Amino acid sequence: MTTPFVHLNDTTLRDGEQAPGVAFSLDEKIAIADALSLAGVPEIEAGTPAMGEEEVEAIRLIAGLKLDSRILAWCRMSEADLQAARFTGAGAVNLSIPMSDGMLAAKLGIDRNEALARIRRLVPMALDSGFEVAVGGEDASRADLDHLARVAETVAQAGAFRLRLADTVGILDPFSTMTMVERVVSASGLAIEFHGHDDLGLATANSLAAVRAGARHISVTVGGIGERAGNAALEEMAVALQRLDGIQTGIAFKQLTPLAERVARASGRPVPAGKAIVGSDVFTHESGIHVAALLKERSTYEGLDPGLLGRRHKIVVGKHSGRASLENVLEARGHKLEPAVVPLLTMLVRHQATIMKAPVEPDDLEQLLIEAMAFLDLEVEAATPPPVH
Ligand SMILES: CC(=O)SCCNC(=O)CCNC(=O)[C@H](O)C(C)(C)COP(=O)(O)OP(=O)(O)OC[C@H]1O[C@@H](n2cnc3c(N)ncnc32)[C@H](O)[C@@H]1OP(=O)(O)O
Ligand SMILES: O=C(O)CCC(=O)C(=O)O
Repeated sequence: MTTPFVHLNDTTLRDGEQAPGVAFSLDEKIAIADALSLAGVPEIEAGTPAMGEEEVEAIRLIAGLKLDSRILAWCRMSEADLQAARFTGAGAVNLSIPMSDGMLAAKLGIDRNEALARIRRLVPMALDSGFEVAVGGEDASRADLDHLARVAETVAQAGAFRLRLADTVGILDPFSTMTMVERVVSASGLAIEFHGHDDLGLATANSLAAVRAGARHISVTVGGIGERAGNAALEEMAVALQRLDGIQTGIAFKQLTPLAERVARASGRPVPAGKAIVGSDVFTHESGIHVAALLKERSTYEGLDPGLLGRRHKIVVGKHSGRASLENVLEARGHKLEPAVVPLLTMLVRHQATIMKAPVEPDDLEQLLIEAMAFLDLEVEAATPPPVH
């Protein structure tokens, strides 16, 4: 049996850059594309040629790197956008057209039949220009399911290799995502991509549901940056697919943290400390109950092995520390922790952590121990040194 594989299409350089205020320079775009490819991302949506010469040049330079990843240019389903894409050197285009009646009417003043006619006209035109062609179904989550099924048939007949179902305004949950994707997958043999938005904090969950419903391509961005609340995060999808469903994506997990930091610098959006997979604190433990158990058996409070990400777990002392935690740090520094001093030392630690709004560093903990012992008129004792082998 072959190992199941899901193809991640990274759109950090297109939808990621649509996040308010994010604007990558040419050098940053190239460096991010290079880093994405190094991380094993099979497809990079590199930009929107219709934006003008600079964007075309950025995509052209990225395509010129001859990376292992497919380089795709995002276009509206229009001749003008396709014409701009011809100057990029990208091997693939995504031609986007709304799927919902509301968006077809309000934005373009057309109906479903005209949308199908545009697909029949533009896809072969793009194929004739030598592109691999994918179709972007904008606002699929508010579209009629019968229409989506007809679009999928039309897209397949026109010769495109994939249809993207976009939850453009982020209104799906995992159940409604499955209903939509299952319907379209069963209507055609076409490869389906799901493109989630995180307005309800469900982009990754919805993308996982899409995979369970048969989508084999998922749009992601590094750190989940993107329009409004952003997209499904590359790092979350890659790790969750493997951890939960045993699905491979070809992503080198150890590249994910440096990649997130690179994109954070270029976007001006620092990685939040608690951001899943790549945040600085997601393998750090402070709570006394957790640390006491972890010191006996890691699996008690460790759901994901940090070594997979090239990281290590860390224990810090802070407001929520208990005896085992203090003892662990102090014994490593050669001190024996007297039971009589634990209540006062714990109180001092809580006080300092609250004032400093930060963990208590080992040097400071040692100092607090000395103060507590002096207050209690006790002598600081050295721990029994570990046996020498
Ligand atoms: C859901 C998404 O993420 S869609 C992708 C969003 N990405 C972007 O907007 C990229 C950045 N955009 C830009 O730089 C500019 O908007 C450009 C260069 C693309 C277009 O700029 P302008 O020509 O000045 O148009 P403007 O931005 O005012 O309006 C967008 C136009 O695209 C049209 N349009 C929108 N979607 C489509 C579509 N799928 N197919 C064809 N035309 C479309 C709109 O109807 C509107 O046309 P109009 O000017 O005739 O009303
Ligand atoms: O039509 C597409 O390619 C999807 C565009 C997009 O980013 C979205 O709808 O959220």
